[in-house]
Amino acid sequence: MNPVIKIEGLGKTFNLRHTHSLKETVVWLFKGRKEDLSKKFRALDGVDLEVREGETVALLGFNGSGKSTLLKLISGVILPDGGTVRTRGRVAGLIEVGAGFHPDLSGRENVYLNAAILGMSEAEIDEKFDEIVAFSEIEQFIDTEVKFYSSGMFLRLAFAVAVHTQPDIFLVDEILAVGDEPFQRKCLERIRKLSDEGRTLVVVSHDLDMVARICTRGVVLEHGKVAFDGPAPDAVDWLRSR
Ligand SMILES: Nc1ncnc2c1ncn2[C@@H]1O[C@H](COP(=O)(O)OP(=O)(O)OP(=O)(O)O)[C@@H](O)[C@H]1O
Repeated sequence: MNPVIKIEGLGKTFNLRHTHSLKETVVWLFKGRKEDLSKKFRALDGVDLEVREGETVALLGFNGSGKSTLLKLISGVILPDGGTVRTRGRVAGLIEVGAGFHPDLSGRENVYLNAAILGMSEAEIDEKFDEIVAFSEIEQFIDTEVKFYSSGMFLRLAFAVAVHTQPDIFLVDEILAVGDEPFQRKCLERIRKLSDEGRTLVVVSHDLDMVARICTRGVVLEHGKVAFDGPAPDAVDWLRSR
């Protein structure tokens, strides 16, 4: 089967310091702007990864290992400074709660905005609108501006929109954690349904037991590199033994 995500030599460096004292800047100017003033951090360093259609992949690793950065690069919200990411089909997911939502618009308007960003036509959204709102269970607040939403309400609406776009590749970051337990269970059931339908999943989580249940493959990142790639239970054991 052809890969739906193909990542080659992927690298991402962040600037860790953006502000400098006047003294630092003057010294730097007098020294002829030789070295780079800002400190750099290599969050991803030469990652190669292929994900095939229908695979369920957990991205695992300790804090700061580069999981969220990799997910953001796959979704296209940030760009790499080296290497390539290619995806096939509609990509949707939950990476940052509230991303793609406008605070001054109501929940209803944001459903249209967010679903359009994720590639749905107006007619498709009209058709799915009631289902999306029913899934989110926030009918009562659908005409309230989302700046008044709690993080859980944001998550509910964002998750509901994302799953109803029928994505080919569904990306989920840790953020499910802000939902209450019944809603988390509902999301997990929905994620499992997407996987049963043969859609591709990439999930970032520290809940190792949960990912071992929903994912078949585990990719462990360490200092921005792939350190382990294999069956999810083995990846979990490998990480726990570190
Ligand atoms: N926008 C940014 N600017 C500067 N540094 C960043 C930025 N985004 C990420 N980083 C750094 O890159 C590294 C990897 O971050 P990332 O969020 O990908 O890690 P993670 O594996 O998802 O961690 P966690 O488990 O804590 O969520 C971290 O050291 C982080 O500080």
